[in-house]
Amino acid sequence: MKKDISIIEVVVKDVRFPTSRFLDGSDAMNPDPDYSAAYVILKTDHSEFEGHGLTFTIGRGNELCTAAIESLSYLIKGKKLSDLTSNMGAFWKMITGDSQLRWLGPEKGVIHLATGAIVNAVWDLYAKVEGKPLWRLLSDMSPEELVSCIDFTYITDVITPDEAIKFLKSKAEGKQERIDYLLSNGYPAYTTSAGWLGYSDEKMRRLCREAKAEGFKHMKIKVGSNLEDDIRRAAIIREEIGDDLKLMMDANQKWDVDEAIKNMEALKQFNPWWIEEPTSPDDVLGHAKIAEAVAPIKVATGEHCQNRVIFKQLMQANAMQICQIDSCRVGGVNENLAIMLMAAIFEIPVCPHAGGVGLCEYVQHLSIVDYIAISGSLDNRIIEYVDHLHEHFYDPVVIKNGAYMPPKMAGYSITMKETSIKKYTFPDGEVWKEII
Ligand SMILES: C[C@H](O)[C@@H](O)[C@@H](O)[C@H](O)C(=O)O
Ligand SMILES: [Mg+2]
Repeated sequence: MKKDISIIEVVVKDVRFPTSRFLDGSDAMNPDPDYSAAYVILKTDHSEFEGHGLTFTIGRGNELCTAAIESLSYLIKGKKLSDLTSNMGAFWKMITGDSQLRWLGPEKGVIHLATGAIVNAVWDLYAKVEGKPLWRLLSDMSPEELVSCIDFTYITDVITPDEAIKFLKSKAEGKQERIDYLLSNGYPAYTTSAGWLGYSDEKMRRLCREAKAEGFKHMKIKVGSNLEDDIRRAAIIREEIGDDLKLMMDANQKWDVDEAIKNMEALKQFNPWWIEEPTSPDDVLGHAKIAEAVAPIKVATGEHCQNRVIFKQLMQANAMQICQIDSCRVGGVNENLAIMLMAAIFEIPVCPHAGGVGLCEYVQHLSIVDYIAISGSLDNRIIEYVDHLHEHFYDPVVIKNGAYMPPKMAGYSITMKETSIKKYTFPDGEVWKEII
């Protein structure tokens, strides 16, 4: 570490964007999301370095997440960064192990979303101090160093630290070629921008054409409204994208298990590649039943999966064929490393959940690390992309030809512009004052 800096203050902001006005982001379960960030800034005794992090919510829940971040902040206030980064696994265990706050989870729900924001902010600070984008910081680590960032508690029945080191070593060959490949070609993306449930058929058609022209080869639509509408919308999209492009469907937890099986029987004529969140995210055996019934259509899930333990079970039960990590639902970078490692062991492709606000900025780093250092593969792997709210970040994602170009700036690409934070702070920012 170049500088030994200390975290002297933790500033928390409630930032919300009124996306529900245009039904951006709408789905069968969430008809009116206001994409929001429970945002945290770690101020240090070197004012040129700040760690930024956020956790994503869709509106009112932001007040709970900001409060939970405040509650956790005592665990890092006054700490030297090097004391945290010298053993990232222990740091993560410390954040998730507070004996009184842990009662709220453990490792799930609001307290875990807050953990994601804090953990990610520390990684952002670490990467900024090292002068590297986060993906580079992680990719430059040896297998031993990478493994030391992971808390293996509750997952050693699938993989132990020693086995993980061995596995990562087996992927070391070709690392530089993979980095070079990504720097020239980027990491493949798919778009959800055309398929929000609240959009009219005309808007969907127009956005489909635009996405195709921009080079996207995969598109996702929302289903789960009523079956007739789902069929009509799927037919429109298929007509627009033709048979060569892949189509994915997302039910956002709307169906019961048997209902999902029945509805997919009706929707399989559109040749979906995957059905996402067909039922409750907690129903491991339900997902397994659906997966068996709808094969060869794959079951994708993860954006509401609480932690590495449930991911592990979904994998063990053949309940998930596509692993959708989320950068903040679980406890940030460390836990996502654990999940990506397990996915690689089970040979399940990781296709992260993104969109929202800042999720694209975040997850590109994780998928890039997955390719460079963990799974070593791009097969059937794509990152979600949604074209909203990128203008609020200093280091917004760069999409070329339907692919994410690796970020170059130091950090985790999540630093929001001060002007945006101010304008969209709830309820006193200019934008909200006008609305309220
Ligand atoms: C409310 C949100 O927009 C969700 O619909 C969204 O995250 C979605 O599940 C997705 O996969 O992009
Ligand atoms: Mg989804």
